[in-house]
Amino acid sequence: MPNQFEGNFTTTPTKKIAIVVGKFNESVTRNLADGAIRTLKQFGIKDDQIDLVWVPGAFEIAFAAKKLVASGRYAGVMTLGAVIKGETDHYDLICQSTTSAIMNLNAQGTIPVTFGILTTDTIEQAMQRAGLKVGNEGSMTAQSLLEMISLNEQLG
Ligand SMILES: Nc1c(NC[C@H](O)[C@H](O)[C@H](O)CO)[nH]c(=O)[nH]c1=O
Ligand SMILES: CC(=O)[C@@H](O)COP(=O)(O)O
Repeated sequence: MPNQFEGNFTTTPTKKIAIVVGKFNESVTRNLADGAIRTLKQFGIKDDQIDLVWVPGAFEIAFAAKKLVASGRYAGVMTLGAVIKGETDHYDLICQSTTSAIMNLNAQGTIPVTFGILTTDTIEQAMQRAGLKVGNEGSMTAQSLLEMISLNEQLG
């Protein structure tokens, strides 16, 4: 049988966990942050192990996440935001640049960075994914981060 590795939720990280969240569409992103914090606590993470960092919008998330990763203080960083389509191609530019920047941080860094940025056509679609009938993307992003923190520890 080959060796297998998979993250779990039994070990609590020794370092802290950071949440970077965009204030733009705050009626949505606050629900994402609440869902993420609720999930972290369900898995035994204490308040003083969580740092919540608010930035103006999705475009600023990567900058804050980069600084948090570089600080060495965190076991992992999650990113939360809500980008909602408008009349111009601004939506496409924000989505593409933000996704690419966060992916690079995740792939090039030493700790996991998970992606919880909603990219929707309407505010209703975003609200549905921030705790209504489609679930809470913040909660799912938190769970993925805990799994990746555990896997990162296993892989050394
Ligand atoms: N339209 C949305 C934005 N736009 C703002 C940018 O993210 C950025 O804060 C601004 O361009 C200043 O650098 N941000 C979102 O998070 N969601 C949007 O729908
Ligand atoms: C995603 C956005 O930046 C969007 O809210 C901007 O709206 P618009 O394209 O109508 O200026």
